[in-house]
Amino acid sequence: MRSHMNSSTAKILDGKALAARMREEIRLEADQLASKHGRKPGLAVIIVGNDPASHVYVKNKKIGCEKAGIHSFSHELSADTSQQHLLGLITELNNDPKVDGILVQLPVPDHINSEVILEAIDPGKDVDGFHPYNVGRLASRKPALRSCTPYGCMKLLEETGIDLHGKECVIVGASNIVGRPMALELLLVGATVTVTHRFSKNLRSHIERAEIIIAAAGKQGLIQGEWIKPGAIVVDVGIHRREDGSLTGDVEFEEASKNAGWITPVPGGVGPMTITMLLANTVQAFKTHVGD
Ligand SMILES: Nc1nc(=O)c2c([nH]1)NC[C@@H]1CN(c3ccc(C(=O)N[C@@H](CCC(=O)O)C(=O)O)cc3)C=[N+]21
Repeated sequence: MRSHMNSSTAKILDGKALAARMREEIRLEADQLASKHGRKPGLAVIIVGNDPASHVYVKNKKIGCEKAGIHSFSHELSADTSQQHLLGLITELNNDPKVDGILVQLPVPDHINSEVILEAIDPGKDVDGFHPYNVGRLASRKPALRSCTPYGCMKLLEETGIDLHGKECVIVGASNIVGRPMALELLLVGATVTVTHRFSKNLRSHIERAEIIIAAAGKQGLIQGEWIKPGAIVVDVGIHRREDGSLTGDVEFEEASKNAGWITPVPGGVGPMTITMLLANTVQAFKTHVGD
């Protein structure tokens, strides 16, 4: 039927609205846990250097915490902080019973090895879900703390009410923080998964057969709207600033909306869900720590 319609528009997968609903639930649970256990869940956020965009993200995370009944501890370190000093702080936070979650804002300056840092975080406090232990748990179908962006994308997909079993999913981008854990999340629910990356040939041919597209390449407008299969679900993880200051993603939103069944906007799609899942992970970690 769709082929006879040339002005159909996708339904909006509204991450901002879903995030607001979920954060309300998180706050209720955090409040209950705080009265039962005599302390709030706590999240420590470490930022190294003075990248303005990173500071904006960190500020949003702090505001998100406060509103959700989670205590936030922030550690702002200068750009010349040594790796050893940072590791010392992580050890302190690993041993601090008031801290349930630890997040080191990425990227870190070049003289710091992010792998070494991420692996130093106690996996039980790794609310980003980046530690190899947590990635390995997801890979072996026993998820513990899950990476926030892929976890948020799964919540958005659930919102559509569509059964994901056997669905043809194409993930564009194979990063450690989005593409790879996203593939593991989709496998876990029984989808068929293709991951494309910088060496993949003919991206268009993959997109054309996808029922679900996760765009996480970090390239503005990489995915053309006309490639998208009618009715497909499009989740856009990309976030780019145009010259006029407005935000856009990896997908040509206007054109894609004419073909897609569902599509996430940028802003207001995946971004708010990422922070929401960080809050959810912090509450989950708290419950494990207090034995609730
Ligand atoms: N250890 C670590 N964990 C992260 O999760 C992490 C990180 N480092 N480094 C940077 C990226 C980026 N990131 C975003 C989260 C929310 C929005 C978000 O809420 N965006 C709003 C728009 C915000 C705006 O207006 O600028 C939206 O899409 O609607 C964006 C980006 C988390 N990251």
